[in-house]
Amino acid sequence: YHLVIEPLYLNPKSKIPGPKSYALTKWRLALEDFQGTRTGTIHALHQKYGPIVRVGPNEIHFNSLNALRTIYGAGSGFERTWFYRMFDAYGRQNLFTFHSVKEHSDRKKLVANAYSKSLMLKGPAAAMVQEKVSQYLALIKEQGDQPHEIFSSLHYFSIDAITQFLYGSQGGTSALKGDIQDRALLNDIIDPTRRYLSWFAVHLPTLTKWLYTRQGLTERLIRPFLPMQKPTTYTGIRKHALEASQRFQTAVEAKSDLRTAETIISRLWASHESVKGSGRQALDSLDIASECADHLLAGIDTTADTLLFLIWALSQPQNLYIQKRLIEEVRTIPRDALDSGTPRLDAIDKLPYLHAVIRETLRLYAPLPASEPRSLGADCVIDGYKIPARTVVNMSPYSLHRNAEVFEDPLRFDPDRWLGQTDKVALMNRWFWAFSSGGRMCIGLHLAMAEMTALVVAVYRDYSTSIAPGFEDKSPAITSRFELFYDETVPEIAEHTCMIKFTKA
Ligand code: HEM
Repeated sequence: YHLVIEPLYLNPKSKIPGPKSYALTKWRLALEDFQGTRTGTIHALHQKYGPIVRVGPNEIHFNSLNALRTIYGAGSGFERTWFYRMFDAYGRQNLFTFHSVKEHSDRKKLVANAYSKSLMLKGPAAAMVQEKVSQYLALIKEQGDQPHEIFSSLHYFSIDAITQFLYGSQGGTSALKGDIQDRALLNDIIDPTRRYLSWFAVHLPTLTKWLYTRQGLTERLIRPFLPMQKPTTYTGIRKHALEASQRFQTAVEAKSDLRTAETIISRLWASHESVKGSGRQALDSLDIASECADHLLAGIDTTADTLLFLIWALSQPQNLYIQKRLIEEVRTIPRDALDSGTPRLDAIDKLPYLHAVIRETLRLYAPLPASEPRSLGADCVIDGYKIPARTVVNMSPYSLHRNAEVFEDPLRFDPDRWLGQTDKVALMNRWFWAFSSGGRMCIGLHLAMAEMTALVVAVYRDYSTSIAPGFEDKSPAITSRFELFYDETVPEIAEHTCMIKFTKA
């Protein structure tokens, strides 16, 4: 009764379309996760069953605008699920992992202003982004005529930018300038076994915790069976983040003027000091370290992977007309919009073709393409179906962005589809979801856009790009959670590597 009849016939969710094997056991979807095929399989299920599909005994996947508004609209009341707790750092929750709307909004108030668009276009953050872009150009110049591996160099760019933004002098990295230790922080990102570790952390959290906390003889005995050998993903980055936070604390306690610096850590520290002794609960040093580490992890792969696909897509022979048009646009930027050769962010904020190219990259190659699980503490109705309290509901940028009724020829890279102010463009904008939406939307959106616009403009003002010989039929591939994502129309994949030839204008 409990294993078959109730879930398949009596449960209110049994009316929702979907394959019976998925409705019976959560391990059916977990198998897709293990094989790294979850997001594509769910997309295929949507194509077969429509915009609402039951993908587990207690899990539903949606693909409609109505569901998007209901679940992810501002003030919807839906909360992030336990899935996100794997992003806790040092045992503390943070913006990414809070479930409750109240805890999340209290924390968000402390930092939201620092991520506002106006601060990204002018002032210290904008100057920092421009400086990192100049360093990126210097790296390409150093390479001369040789093909350049952009998966790594774009990660150097994104880690240097986000660490400088978060920690300033106390934790800013110098990977672009060649610092070996800072570059090594990125090593565990390219280890393919990190995907198995994510799978274990999500589906067998207690066992995973047990496996990684053993010591002595037990540790040696179980070592060969670990999903990922130590150091595991982000160990180095988390250590760097903790040390940066500790350095910051020591410096402010020694009365340095760092507390007034325009960094995220100084803002969090200011809040810690302002409530000290007031009876209200202050953030302690681990809360601050966890919050910063979370932004650091959120800000590396996302921006770097988007730029990777953008440059790769523009370098494809069939897309050279797009590159040419972008080059024409970025080379019209007047000289007085440049600071030491790098375009000022406020001067490039409104270039229509540049924005169409970035938007199309985020549509087709969203760096976080998979489901974003949420749940609500009360029953509700979505798309005409009753959804019992605490059902896990999901939507994904991958499926939203591939709806052929909204995006004509969805697998084609076509920035032109975003041009103009037609009803069609307005509809596509409503389906565009690379940064999520509502209260849990990406806080780093404007920082990411600043980094991406500045780098793309600077590169294509000075260079044109093409695929390096030997890499013509290979798509770059990026890791997101337990999956590898790549351009599915290209015959082969080159995991975490992309060779591009930069030709000076
Ligand atoms: C192209 C670049 C980026 C994309 C596409 C992106 C996308 C996203 C998405 C989809 C989410 C929601 C995830 C979910 O609910 O499962 C998110 C959340 C978040 N992102 Fe980004 N992100 C980008 C860059 C950044 C950067 C540079 C930062 C730097 C701080 C950042 C910080 C965050 C944080 C802290 C959250 C959690 C926000 C909250 O829960 O209030 N992101 N991002």
